[in-house]
Amino acid sequence: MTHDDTTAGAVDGPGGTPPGPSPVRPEPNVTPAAPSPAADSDAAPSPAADADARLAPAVTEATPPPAVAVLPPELAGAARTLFGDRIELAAAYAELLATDGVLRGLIGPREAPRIWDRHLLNCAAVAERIPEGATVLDVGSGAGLPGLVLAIARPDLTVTLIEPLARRTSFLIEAVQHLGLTKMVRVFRGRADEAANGSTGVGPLSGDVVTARAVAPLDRLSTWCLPLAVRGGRLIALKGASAADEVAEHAQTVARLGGGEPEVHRCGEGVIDPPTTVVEIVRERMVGPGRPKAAKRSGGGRPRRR
Ligand SMILES: C[S@@+](CC[C@H](N)C(=O)[O-])C[C@H]1O[C@@H](n2cnc3c(N)ncnc32)[C@H](O)[C@@H]1O
Repeated sequence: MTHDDTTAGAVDGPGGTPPGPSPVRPEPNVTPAAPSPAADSDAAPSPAADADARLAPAVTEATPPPAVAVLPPELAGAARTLFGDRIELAAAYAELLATDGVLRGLIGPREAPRIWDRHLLNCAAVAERIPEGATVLDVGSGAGLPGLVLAIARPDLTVTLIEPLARRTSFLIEAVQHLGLTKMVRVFRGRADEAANGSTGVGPLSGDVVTARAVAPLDRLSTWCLPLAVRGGRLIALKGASAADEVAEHAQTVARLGGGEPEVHRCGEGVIDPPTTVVEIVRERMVGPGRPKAAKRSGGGRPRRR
């Protein structure tokens, strides 16, 4: 099957690329695509592409074979607490990340032994902040973190994974199928702003909760993510030690975007060590996109020519 990697929002179906972009994918119709080395290089250069280059070390002959992500015995209790009877599904995803995810350059080979603590448990802990039955949009999912983990831990959620890079969305589509999550998880190929304004022909999308991990500083993240939240909905940004500093630095921008006072919470306390730190921002007011500045007027009152 060919895969149209150049069109943001294009969907692969059994018959090839359907006319017109339709990035929210009803997964049962998606045929797994072989990763194309040219996929991301076809896309326009973007900060996302830069991030991809940083996250995706070239797989060379020297790259060690991927390790299978065995759940370390000391983390078994936490994993059972956070995933409950979905722990086998979590294990299947961990293995997919440690094998295919590494081979396809979505996570570094050194991450494989740390998949449970640094990725799965760290992300699953955030589920405690998400209301029952919520619709969740995960911005910049990458290989599915935290969105796919939340879908595994919480079968009551409906999750959309928002990711602009083709190589990553191919992996996500296949992972969702492999894990049997096609009814509750969709993959949107495009940027957060495209998801919010519907410019790819799908949407606009919105959800009760917008999650993001390792995507951007809080001001940029709020610009991208708050428009995706319903009024009264919230952004939950997974942040590390920088959380309090980012809140102090960007609170004014957040307020200008219609967000409430950012709050810092620690998730998974008493279950994982360290707990996951999140910044939570409620979308209190609906603020539209800023108006472009009016052209300066010359003496004659006409807009000045550039
Ligand atoms: C460093 S990765 C983090 C991936 C994942 N969230 C994780 O924690 O492993 C950042 C991701 O954000 C995506 N991204 C960058 N800009 C974006 C935007 N404007 N909208 C949506 N995703 C974006 C990139 O393509 C990349 O997959």
